[in-house]
Amino acid sequence: MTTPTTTTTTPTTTTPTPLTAPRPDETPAPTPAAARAVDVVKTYGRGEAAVRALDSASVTIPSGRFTAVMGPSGSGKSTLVHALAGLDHIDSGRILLGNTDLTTLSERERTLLRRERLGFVFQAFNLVPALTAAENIALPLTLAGRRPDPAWRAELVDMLGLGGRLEHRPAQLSGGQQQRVAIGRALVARPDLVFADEPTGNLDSRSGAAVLAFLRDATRSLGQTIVMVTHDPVAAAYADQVVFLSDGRVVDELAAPTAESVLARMARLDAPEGA
Ligand SMILES: Nc1ncnc2c1ncn2[C@@H]1O[C@H](COP(=O)(O)OP(=O)(O)OP(=O)(O)O)[C@@H](O)[C@H]1O
Repeated sequence: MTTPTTTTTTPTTTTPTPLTAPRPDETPAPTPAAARAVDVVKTYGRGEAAVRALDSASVTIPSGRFTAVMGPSGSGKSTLVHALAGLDHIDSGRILLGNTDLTTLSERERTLLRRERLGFVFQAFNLVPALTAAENIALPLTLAGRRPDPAWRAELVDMLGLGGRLEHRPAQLSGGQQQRVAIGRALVARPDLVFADEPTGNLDSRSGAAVLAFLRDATRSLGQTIVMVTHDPVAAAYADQVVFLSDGRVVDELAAPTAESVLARMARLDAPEGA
């Protein structure tokens, strides 16, 4: 694997800074940061079996934008997203969600923060089989003891094109419909950030395109911040920006991506040493 020559524009300082402050290399910052990883190190295993999945990884996730995370298999994409979502402990560095430093929170505080401020969309949908589509969508609010705002829920259902399917259980829905229910569930509590891990991995290209278009529209029309891990350059092209990982580091960023430009960057990351 080549050592990429480009570097991320993310600041690597460990000094706390307001997230809305202009970045040193850009004046002013285009949008405030929804989340930041700063010099994050994460190692799995010990001794000779140790794997450094994140090796001083730094990234800024802009608010109200759709960010795709790409990189070769094993480059640390899932580990980075799990760290940003407070799902995993990190060895060192900082994870900031808005102004909250996740590394200072207890397990319980992180669980509450995830429930109240984050949404998740998984490749395998992860819907509750016994609940209807409507109940699955409302689940984050039900768990928090809150009621869905009827107007917001209706808007969401309308946007997702699920109107006629709300009383169906997941087994009675197509994969694309199930994923749209999962997106509804991720958005219903109006989270600060939605993480999507290979959301189109189990879908045919047409259903996948509908899901990606919806994620993009959620950013454009609702101002939703979305971070999506994907292997697919066509999927990444729906995003506003792509961050590229290689060997546990964020090595590049690409704004206004196209499938072709993403593919070209990926080819450089995948190329053998010295190519
Ligand atoms: N639970 C774990 N125990 C040990 N090693 C792990 C664990 N999870 C991930 N790793 C290792 O950490 C590195 C980064 O893994 P990660 O899953 O973050 O990569 P990825 O870029 O998401 O890969 P892929 O595209 O194949 O899903 C890999 O070398 C992987 O083998």
